[in-house]
Amino acid sequence: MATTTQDQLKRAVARAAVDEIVPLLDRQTVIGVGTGSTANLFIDELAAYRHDFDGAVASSKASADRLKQHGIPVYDLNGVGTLPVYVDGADEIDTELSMIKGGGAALTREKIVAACAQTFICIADGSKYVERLGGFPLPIEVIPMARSFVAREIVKLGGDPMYREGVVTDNGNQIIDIYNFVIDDPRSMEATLDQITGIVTHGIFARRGADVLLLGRDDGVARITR
Ligand SMILES: O=C(CO)[C@H](O)[C@H](O)COP(=O)(O)O
Repeated sequence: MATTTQDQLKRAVARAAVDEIVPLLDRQTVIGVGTGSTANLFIDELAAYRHDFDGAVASSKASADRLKQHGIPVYDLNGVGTLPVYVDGADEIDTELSMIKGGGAALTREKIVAACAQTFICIADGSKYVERLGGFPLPIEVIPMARSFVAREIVKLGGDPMYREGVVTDNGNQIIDIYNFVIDDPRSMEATLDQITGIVTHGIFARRGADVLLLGRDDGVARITR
């Protein structure tokens, strides 16, 4: 039997997310849209319904550009109220639907848009589903002048920080990836990292985890709720 490629799984969950949200859309609806290869496929699938909703708030310049290329209006979050839904991928997601995000360096805007959404739908291929977060290096967005200070604080917490050279976020900041970081309790680690001066955002999404996970597997898309 032919195995399903990761790209096919991403496409399947992107389609499943569109199927899930289309019944909720009306001409006034503005939805939140994430960043990354899975989110890109979601945008492409969503384009067929662009006349059925008002527009989107994007979590990155790249996603905003892609939405606009499809003729989907993109709004500033400041001019929009609560979003009914935010759809985005993840680098890892656990059984409680806590996530590591930020592989694409868009974590800060992703966390902000997610915070404004009533429902967070995570779309992910099966490789992202883990028992415990931390196999994927945890991205942290830092104010550039604080990079070394933050790295020293991370070492105290037991992680191995690595500067993601050459990457500048949409907010003009830098990214540190934390390798070999044990995240036994995502909510507690999220709170600890929130306290470190110089960190703009880190990639643990636990307090605001996903509400729904559409997980692409060889045998189909599983719908998992919190
Ligand atoms: O957090 C993200 C970007 O900052 C993405 O959601 C995450 O990296 C997953 O990306 P992909 O869908 O390409 O695997």
